[in-house]
Amino acid sequence: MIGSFTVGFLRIGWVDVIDVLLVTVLFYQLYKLLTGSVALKIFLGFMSIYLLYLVVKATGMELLTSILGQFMSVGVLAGIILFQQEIRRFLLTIGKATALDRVRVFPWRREAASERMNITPFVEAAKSLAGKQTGALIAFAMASDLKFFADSGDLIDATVSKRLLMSIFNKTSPLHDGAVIITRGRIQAARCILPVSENPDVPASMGLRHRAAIGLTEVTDAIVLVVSEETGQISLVRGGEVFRNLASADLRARLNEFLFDVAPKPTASTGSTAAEVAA
Ligand SMILES: Nc1ncnc2c1ncn2[C@@H]1O[C@H](COP(=O)(O)OP(=O)(O)OP(=O)(O)O)[C@@H](O)[C@H]1O
Repeated sequence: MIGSFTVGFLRIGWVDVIDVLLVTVLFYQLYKLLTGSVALKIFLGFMSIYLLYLVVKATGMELLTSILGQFMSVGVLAGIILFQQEIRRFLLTIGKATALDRVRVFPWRREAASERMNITPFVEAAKSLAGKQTGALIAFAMASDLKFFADSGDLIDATVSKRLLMSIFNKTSPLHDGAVIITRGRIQAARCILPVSENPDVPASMGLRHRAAIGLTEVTDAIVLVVSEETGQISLVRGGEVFRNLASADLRARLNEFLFDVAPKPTASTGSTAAEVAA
């Protein structure tokens, strides 16, 4: 084999090295995704049975091989059903990591600075809502389509304004419960139900609203703005990470960074923010 070398009795080619490297990356990503969840234990159990299957097959134990073989063929299907959420997240991670995602032109990122969605209504509404201890949950769609979640609420399709955001989250409004979804600079829907994170590392101080924000960013690349009803704190969530206690200037800087890839100015104070939950 061209470009191969020998270690003891093993002849190793470059393809084998690349193969092992890719499998290592694949397993590392799987481990990162599953760590902290009950799925990791199921996965380890499944891998142990698979290893046992390989050993009994290599040693020629036919009866055990056929029993474990049956289990393996059903196990793959069972695994797909059991790990639905994790497989979704895994494929999304791969999708996010590819250069294609960067090349793919986000409608907002493609626009010239003058045509970008105006984030001032969000910053001002968040500030006013926080001042009144009124909770809010606003999800910004990026590359992932949030239609599935938008369909769980009431479709609105309206121009963004501070007044409209304030009226939606007003505690007496029939639309205030659940999340608002922003797509291509418009309020697509309100009263939407988001997936709640099952990450055990989410601090107990965070209620369901924050868990829903974290949950959505775990399964999509959405950016979520949260105003806590209890503390009036403003947070942004991206990829499962919570940037807490943002002042208006910090919120503006982070929104510009996360939505439009605009690097925060060195003068912008982001010191008070803290990324709390690792993705
Ligand atoms: N899965 C969800 N999807 C969308 N919105 C949700 C979801 N779960 C909760 N919410 C919103 O959060 C509101 C408050 O929930 P909860 O009382 O648990 O939060 P909280 O204790 O005020 O938490 P936080 O401090 O995170 O604001 C709900 O009334 C609802 O509007």
